[in-house]
Amino acid sequence: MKHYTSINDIDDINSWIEEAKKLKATPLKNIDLGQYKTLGLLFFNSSLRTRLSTQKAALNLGMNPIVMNVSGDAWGIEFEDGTVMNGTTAEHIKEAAAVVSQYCDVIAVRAFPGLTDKEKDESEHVIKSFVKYASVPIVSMESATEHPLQGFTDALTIAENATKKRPKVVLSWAPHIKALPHAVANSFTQAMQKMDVEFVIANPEGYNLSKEITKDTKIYHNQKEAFKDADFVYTKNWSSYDEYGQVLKTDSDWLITKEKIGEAKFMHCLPVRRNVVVEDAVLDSDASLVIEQANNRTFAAQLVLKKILEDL
Ligand SMILES: NCCC[C@H](NC(=O)CCC(=O)O)C(=O)O
Ligand SMILES: NC(=O)OP(=O)(O)O
Repeated sequence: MKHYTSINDIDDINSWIEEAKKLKATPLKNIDLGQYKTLGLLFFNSSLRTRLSTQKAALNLGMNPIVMNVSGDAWGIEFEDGTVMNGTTAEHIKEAAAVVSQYCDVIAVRAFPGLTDKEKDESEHVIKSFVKYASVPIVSMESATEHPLQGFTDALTIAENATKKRPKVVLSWAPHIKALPHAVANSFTQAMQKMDVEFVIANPEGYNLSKEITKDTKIYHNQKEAFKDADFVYTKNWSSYDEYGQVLKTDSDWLITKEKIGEAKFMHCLPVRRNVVVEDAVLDSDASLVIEQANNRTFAAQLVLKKILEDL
């Protein structure tokens, strides 16, 4: 594999899941594969899980990870072509990506959307500029519209925890005080569409994700109806897509509670705000898979890096 920037880069999700399970069982089996190879991790935004699990994955493959917080620590990078750079940016992505490519065999990038300009966010100009101007493979650690390492992690976690052949999986919007990206919900949706599950989405009116992502997935505006007979409730807040980047609703009637999810397992990518998104009783119960999900981030990243290393 050359780059990993989307769930669409997965050719066969079921075989990826089987391979990831094997890596999880023997994580150090390929410790020689990445010897003398460097993984550069560039963060334009905060992270706990992605930052640590991707480094852990690299170490399990014998790679050397080097990490940089781009925002704040590096020079401001210009992404527009032909600009007179007399503002806040000090170097162009053309130079920055070419330079970092000399230090790293693989570059991983995290860059969230601005959530003010839909067209700009959907152009994925940051991650696509790295793909264009770097001479090495690029891995997305969450871009403007996708979080494919998370999406594959979630597919793996569902496969491991399913107790029936075709479980019912609900992606439910939940409240938040801030405007959050669509990336996690988009990649989760794309991953579920590739799996043999009954997948539905629950969100309030005004919060439908992009039709390009949801396609013919059933969308409920009634959470209770959607949760009926659910095996997994995957929760995430996102800002409005139609009224782009707006927070239309902050009241607690979509809060995830123990009573609402019933027998279902609870999933969230983390970080999660307790008692805003989901009540303590869910996170503190056996129904919660969130810690297991975070553990699987290592093996999702390890599989992606392994496939890239094998094709270097
Ligand atoms: N990496 C997983 C989620 C990252 C981000 N969450 C956040 O920004 C939460 C921030 C807060 O709760 O203040 C998101 O929604 O895409
Ligand atoms: N789930 C996830 O991507 O977590 P971080 O934002 O902490 O990396």
